[in-house]
Amino acid sequence: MSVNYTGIALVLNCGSSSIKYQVVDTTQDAPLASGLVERVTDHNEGVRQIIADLSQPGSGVDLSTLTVVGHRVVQGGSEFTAPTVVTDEVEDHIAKLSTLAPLHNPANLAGITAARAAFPEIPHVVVFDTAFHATLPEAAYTYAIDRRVAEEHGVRRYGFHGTSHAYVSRETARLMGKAPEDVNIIVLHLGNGASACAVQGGRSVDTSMGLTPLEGLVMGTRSGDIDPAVVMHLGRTAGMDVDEVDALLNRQSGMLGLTGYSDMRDVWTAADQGDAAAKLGLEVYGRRIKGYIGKYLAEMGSVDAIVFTAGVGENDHGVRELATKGLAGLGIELDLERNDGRKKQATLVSTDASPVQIWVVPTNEEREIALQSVAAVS
Ligand SMILES: Nc1ncnc2c1ncn2[C@@H]1O[C@H](COP(=O)(O)OP(=O)(O)O)[C@@H](O)[C@H]1O
Ligand SMILES: CC(=O)OP(=O)(O)O
Ligand SMILES: [Mg+2]
Repeated sequence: MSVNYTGIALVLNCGSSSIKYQVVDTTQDAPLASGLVERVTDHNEGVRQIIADLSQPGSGVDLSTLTVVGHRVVQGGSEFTAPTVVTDEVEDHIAKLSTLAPLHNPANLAGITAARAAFPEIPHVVVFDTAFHATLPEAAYTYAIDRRVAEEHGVRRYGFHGTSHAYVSRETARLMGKAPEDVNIIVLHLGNGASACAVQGGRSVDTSMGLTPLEGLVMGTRSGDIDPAVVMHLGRTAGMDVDEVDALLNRQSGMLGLTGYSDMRDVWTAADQGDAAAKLGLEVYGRRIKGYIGKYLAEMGSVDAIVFTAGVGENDHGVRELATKGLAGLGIELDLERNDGRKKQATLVSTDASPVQIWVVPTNEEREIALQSVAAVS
């Protein structure tokens, strides 16, 4: 979305364990204020603290000038496919969708409740991770299970990180000097949660997360793809109930389960010291990403760019190398020198001869939410 509407938005991105926030004047490139509160246990308290800090003289913002408060909500189900002004009914609906994003929707909701109490006179808008994936073809979102069961219980793929995939793919097209309609892009959003997205002509046509943000890539604490029979097997042989398996796959798996560390910096430190589990974990992580690159290349028929983004994608040159190693035969050739180091700004990291460009493009979910929220109330 280009800047068609002007206004000032406070954006809250309440994650499972952190709150990211920005105050954005849509006419300016840089935010008026931004910050990150980590290790949040009480989101209500966290949001109140952020608002108190921003209210201090010298914070650089005047909260009385806010046009809108924008909120990230992870799961919008089939109902919400566009930015939506918050009402009590909308809040109830987001609460009902919590089973389909158990680490996220409750935190998102706590932030909304706290912010509505602080700013009752200002419109609040929710922007859903799932919305960008509303364009998924039916064949991409349908699981091969009994149709009646699937329909009755809303079992289908939704996809997440859509705000990031939308922002990053559009930004990449711009950097390539192309219209979004004219390029096919694979976005690899590798943060604590991680997902891949096939963006064909500006539209999401496939993505690796599914009914919930558990499917797909290996993540900080989530398994990503496994044989669903693992769940039954653990029920029958380990005597684990559904909630125990849920906790195992969402909170104790992924890099944490494989290596003992969920943060990629710790995993590399261990691997560099010769830790075999850490080395294997990195191989599993990279191999899974490669699998999705191949899948989306095959599905779209041709790809113009592969883009790394989010905490791991932007900062971890070793992961970018693992994920693209040996793909020269597919026209994907990383330039090791260009790739080296952390990337604070958009950087081309492929060789000049590589038919598929490889980019690192920092994501900015908060700015995208600000633009969409201001547009929604204009
Ligand atoms: N310098 C770095 N090198 C490697 N990985 C990093 C670095 N900085 C951050 N990360 C990774 O990024 C993750 C956080 O990514 P982020 O996109 O902020 O996730 P989330 O939004 O899910 O909290 C950390 O858990 C860590 O694994
Ligand atoms: C949807 C999701 O996994 O989000 P995050 O990466 O912020 O945990
Ligand atoms: Mg994130």
